[in-house]
Amino acid sequence: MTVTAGPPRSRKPRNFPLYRTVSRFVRDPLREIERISTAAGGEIARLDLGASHPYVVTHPDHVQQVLRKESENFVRDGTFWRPLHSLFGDSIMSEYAEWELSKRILQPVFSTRTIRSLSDHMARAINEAVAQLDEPAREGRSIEVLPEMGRIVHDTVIKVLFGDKIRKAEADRLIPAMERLATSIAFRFLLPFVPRSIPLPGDRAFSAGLQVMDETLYELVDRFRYDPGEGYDIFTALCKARMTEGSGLDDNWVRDNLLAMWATSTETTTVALTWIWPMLAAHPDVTARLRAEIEAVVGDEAVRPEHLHRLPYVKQVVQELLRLYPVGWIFPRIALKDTVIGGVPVEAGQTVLISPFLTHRLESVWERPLEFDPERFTPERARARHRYAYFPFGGGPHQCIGRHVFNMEAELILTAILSRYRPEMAPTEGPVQARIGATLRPNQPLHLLLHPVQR
Ligand code: HEM
Repeated sequence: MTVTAGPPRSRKPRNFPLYRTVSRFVRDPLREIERISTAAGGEIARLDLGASHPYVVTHPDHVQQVLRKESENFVRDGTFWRPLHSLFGDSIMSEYAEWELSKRILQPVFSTRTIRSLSDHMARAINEAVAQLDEPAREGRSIEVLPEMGRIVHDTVIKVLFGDKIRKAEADRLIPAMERLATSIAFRFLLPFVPRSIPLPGDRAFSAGLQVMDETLYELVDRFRYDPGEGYDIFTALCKARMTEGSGLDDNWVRDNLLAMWATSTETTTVALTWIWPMLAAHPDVTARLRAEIEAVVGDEAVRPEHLHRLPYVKQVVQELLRLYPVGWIFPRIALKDTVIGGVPVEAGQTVLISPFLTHRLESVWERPLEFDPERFTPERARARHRYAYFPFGGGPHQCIGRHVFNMEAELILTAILSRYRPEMAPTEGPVQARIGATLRPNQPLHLLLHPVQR
């Protein structure tokens, strides 16, 4: 006779009363959440924030359940999505029918065919933008990393994704406004249940940033509404759809999607490329191997897309960078129906927090998780891994639409810089740590001295 154990007994999640350590949480929220995730060791944790009790889900099987297998049950809605909804409205960064419509219209701009056809254009834009570093390099002046990476990324994205339709004066307003939004949103992001009537640090900067963003974006909508021109860029896709799809799509819809695409295509890439330099400075062996590969494949030529498939180590370095610093570090979901994750009942209406930052640092999933080691991404080792052990671009229906653009752009930029210069990092004020905002920016300005490569 066989005895079956019956359905698994439901378990309670481990509870972490964060309100009791509120000062520690406010001082260094990222470290506190990381501490909790490490203590839970891949099991489901529940944060007790007093007014809210979100689940933290980190195990790759559980992440897969939320993002992929039960994606229809776990949606981008609820309190934790509120700060982002106030920015992006009913755009591709929303949910339900509004998301589906925006996705259908923007997807063709990111198809493999379109991206391939734009790749030479992208490489030219990057080589031009990187060449502007020659002047500080020649003069022995150091550069500040984040603004310079931002300049290269903006020049590239405006030309390639926005069809060169944003004028310099407009970019000069959009860039600082976006920066204000990305940093000032931090408290609303962490404490989304605090009503708007209670002021939080960053609120005024956020409103000011949003106002500039709105003025500039509506000006752009005005200019291109009925005459978006031809091409495979974001303006053409959005404005043509507005003309052909009927009354559902108005100026606000175009504005929401322009803002969503501007934010996702610039802030993420700029911040990721900023993290590369402290990583390389701390790992001279990795830098030496990168340089040798780039020297052998690219030499003194301008980097071209055809070079990339012969630069496997450049790819590995970028992948490992996004393991330690997945700039889209947390994304919430709300359950529409009761379900069970890893034996823990999750009731309808509850929030589930998914964080590549936490999963990528789990000891049960990664050996020596805090060490920067691009060898983890040899094709064999990457293939052997759980699909959701590594997910800097999310997964399921909302998986990042720009991941191929990012990979190509980041690999081209890193290669272009290292083929021209030997960067030397200036001393920092204590350890460089990640600071929470819309993305994960470094906690201090970083400076590089660029020594021109002598051949
Ligand atoms: C370091 C670079 C990037 C990272 C780490 C990143 C990360 C992510 C993540 C985690 C998501 C999923 C969000 C969710 O499931 O709620 C996402 C979605 C998205 N990303 Fe990215 N992203 C990056 C670069 C880009 C770029 C360059 C673009 C555009 C050119 C872009 C456009 C988008 C869009 C439009 C979505 C929403 C897709 C949807 O919901 O259907 N991202 N990204």
